This record gives sequence, structure tokens and C-alpha cells, in this order.
Amino acid sequence: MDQDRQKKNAARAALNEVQDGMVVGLGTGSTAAYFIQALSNRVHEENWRIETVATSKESAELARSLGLIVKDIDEVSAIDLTVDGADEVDPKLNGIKGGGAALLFEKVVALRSKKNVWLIDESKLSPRLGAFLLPVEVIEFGAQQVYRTFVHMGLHPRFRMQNERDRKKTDSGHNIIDLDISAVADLSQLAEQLKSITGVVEHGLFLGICDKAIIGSDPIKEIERPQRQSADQRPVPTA
Ligand SMILES: O=C(CO)[C@H](O)[C@H](O)COP(=O)(O)O
Repeated sequence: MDQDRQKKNAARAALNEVQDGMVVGLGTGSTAAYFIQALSNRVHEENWRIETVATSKESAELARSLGLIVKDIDEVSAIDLTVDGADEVDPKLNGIKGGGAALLFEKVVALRSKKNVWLIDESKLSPRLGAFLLPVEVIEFGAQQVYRTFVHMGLHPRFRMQNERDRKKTDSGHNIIDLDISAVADLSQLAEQLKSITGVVEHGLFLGICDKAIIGSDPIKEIERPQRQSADQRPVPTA
């Protein structure tokens, strides 16, 4: 089954996770867009009272255009469920995200969600993370210096480009540097190292965050984390 069909299948299956009255986090990307469409259909068919929180301007606009209520993250007291796509997922449900440059808001929303479900097609499953380049969001000021640090770390950095001349800008106005982490043995250590570099805002390693992956193959497959971490057990910065 082609990738797009699998994305749509997974998006439909994710509706089983949603209940009337929930606050739902909306991911970013083509798969998340299929979910937003499916959710809007269900909300209108069933007359549900659902509020959503979006992880990008793009997803907020899509959701609003489809008649969903989109709140600012600081307007809600809790996020019951977030449904998002991913770029690469290992058997323990660790993943790489940020192919759509929305990793910062995606991680902020995910870490504040009671449950995180990722929708993927089979091609995104990988025995070990690193086939996909790791997106890292950096502030524009001194971005070239941070780039040099990544060169010294042997991570073969490259700036994500919007076009031939301009660097890609995230919704927060930051740059993205994509890193080759295929030779990195300890990803938790790398995650810590990246966070310790001044100028780095966030990275696309989502370790221990996803609770369930829905793979849109025929038949649909689901991988669940055996022990779910509740939102307040996750490694979030203290308020
Ligand atoms: O992390 C993301 C955006 O920052 C996306 O979830 C990821 O890139 C998957 O995208 P798609 O569903 O289009 O394959």
C-alpha cells in the first residue's frame, strides 16, 4: 500500500483515541493534516465539543478552516491527547521529528500531553534512529557559530534552506540545522549535549515521549509503550 494511503489509514484509526470533551493537540505535516481533516468530520458528525491546540501556524489555519476550535496552549489547563506524525520511529517508540520544521512547538505540546500518538507509514519504522537527518532549531544570532560546533562534533551539519538563497525559518523565526547522527551510539547523551549548547533552542529527538504508534498498513498495526509516562513524569522543565 502506498505511503499516502497508509497515512490516511492511520489518521482514520487515530479517531478511536478521541473522546467527546477532550483537548486534542494537533501535530504538523501531511499525516497530521489527514488527522485534522478526519477529526473535523467526526466532530461535526457527532456534534462533539472538542478543543484543539496546534503545533504550527499551518495546522492552526487548517483546523480553523475546517471549523475546529483552536486554543492557544496557555488557554487550556491540560491536553488530553496529541496526535502527530513522525519522521523515523524505532521499536521502543523513540523518534525523530521536525521534518516539517515544527519540532519546537511539537515538543512543547507533546511534553504537556497526557498521551501522545504518532501516525506513521511502514517506511518510517527503523531498527535504530539515524537514517533521517536530525533537525535542530537554533536562534539566528550566531547560527554559523553553532554550525561550526556541530562540524567539530562530527555531525556533518547543513542549514535547511527555504530556497537557493534563504535559510528556512521556523514559526518562531529560528533556523534549522540538520545533523547526520547515523554514527552516534548514545542518543540520550547526544540529546543532552545538544540542549547544553547556547543558541540551540530544541532538537528533534523525541525520546520516551510517544505512547503509541499507529502504522497505517493493511491491516493497521499498533505499537504501544508498555509503561506509559504521565505528563508530569516526563522530563519537562519545571515551571
Ligand atoms: O515532525 C514533523 C513536522 O515537524 C512531522 O510530523 C514529520 O515531518 C512527518 O511529516 P509527514 O506526516 O508529512 O510525513
